[in-house]
Amino acid sequence: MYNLNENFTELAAQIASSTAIITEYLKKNGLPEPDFTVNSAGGLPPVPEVQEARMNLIDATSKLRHLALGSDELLRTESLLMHHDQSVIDILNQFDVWTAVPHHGTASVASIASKTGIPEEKLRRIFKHAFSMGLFAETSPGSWEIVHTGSSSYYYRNPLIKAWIGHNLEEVAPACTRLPDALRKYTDSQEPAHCAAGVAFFPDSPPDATLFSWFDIEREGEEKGWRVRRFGDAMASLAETGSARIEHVNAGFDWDSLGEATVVDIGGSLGHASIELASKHPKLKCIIQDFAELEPQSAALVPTELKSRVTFQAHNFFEPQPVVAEVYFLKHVCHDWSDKYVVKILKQIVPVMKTGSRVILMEFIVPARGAVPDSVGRFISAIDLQMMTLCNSKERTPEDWTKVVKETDERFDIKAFVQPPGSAAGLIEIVWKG
Ligand SMILES: C[S@@+](CC[C@H](N)C(=O)[O-])C[C@H]1O[C@@H](n2cnc3c(N)ncnc32)[C@H](O)[C@@H]1O
Repeated sequence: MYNLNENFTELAAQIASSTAIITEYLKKNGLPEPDFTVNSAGGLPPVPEVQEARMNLIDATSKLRHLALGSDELLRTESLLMHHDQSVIDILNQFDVWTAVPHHGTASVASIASKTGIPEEKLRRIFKHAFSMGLFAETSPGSWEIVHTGSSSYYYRNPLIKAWIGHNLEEVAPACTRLPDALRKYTDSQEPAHCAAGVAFFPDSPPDATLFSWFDIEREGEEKGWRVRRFGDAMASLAETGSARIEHVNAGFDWDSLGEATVVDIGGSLGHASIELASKHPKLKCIIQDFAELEPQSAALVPTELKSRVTFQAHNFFEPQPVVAEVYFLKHVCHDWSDKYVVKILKQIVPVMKTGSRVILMEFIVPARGAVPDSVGRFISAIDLQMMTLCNSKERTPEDWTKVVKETDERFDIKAFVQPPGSAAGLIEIVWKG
């Protein structure tokens, strides 16, 4: 958290000490220091001492930058830079500049212009701003021979990033510009259409229309369902990274204690959670439930050896749950909905619950302010605003979760809130008392 009295010297000292912890660890373990080149490691080692120092470093450097900009400059500078930073990333993504430059080679700006269709003079100006963000570089200043930096080459390591950027910059960003209008017009409504995305994209729809129903509308000149599929890829991309890595699902609950059991992965998208659970816990069978459009992508993702234990079922979670299972798992589903609708989703499961069966939610559990490093707090507050913007929903504290679960049915007993180490999301174990 910002401490009003923190000053330049203290922040600089925090930066020096955190950097020293990291560089000493790297030296001791014979690892190279990160730099901006394409061959540099994509991240620092995932060991607690390094990650703690890294968080402190991120927090202190952003505060020191704030002070270095100065309070007379901060708002003027940020309100100019933010949207151009965003628009440059959007262009690099939409025009596939990522692959117009070979991963480990060079490309002239003229060749990139001809591959992408961006006029060369405009492309040079876009690149100048991209260079200032550490995305792409010239082999030497003024050569206009372009190479990748580590960050601009990320597409080659994780092509799904294109979907994550596309969803955020083509859908969320334009919706964000309408958030003030949504706040004025709909104040504290709980209806999904009464959000910024509703104002921006589906203003004449009924109040219960959602971003997902808008994704699915057939539009002239567009391939049906492409936005649903891109959203699926964006979620899969998130599941491959750091604190959102899907492996964290294993640490939040003793899955092997279930023995032979069925897990229904409600709103499971392509099924990365089911794949992870089935591959680490051989006695589990997983059924992914989501929109039918996702079935082919999901089938392509499930490894052959897991096909007998990981299956896909088209199911609308506002309709009665058709499967009797030991666990109903909902990962980042409830945060898409206001309380009124979370209650509706969970009520669909009640008729198939048996004594001892469980609902397990994997969701952000909003911590008390100041309880986590600033950068983690910022990530959670950004996701909370993402929910407000796209779905008129929210991220919840433990108290908020307890309230919505108990409102669904008093026979649900919240047994545990577990925050796996290094994971942004926690697991909430809810047992049916019967
Ligand atoms: C935020 S995503 C989470 C996906 C996945 N569980 C994860 O953690 O990556 C929400 C999911 O809910 C699905 N969804 C939305 N409305 C639905 C509905 N009415 N019935 C079934 N699935 C739905 C979406 O297609 C999407 O895959």
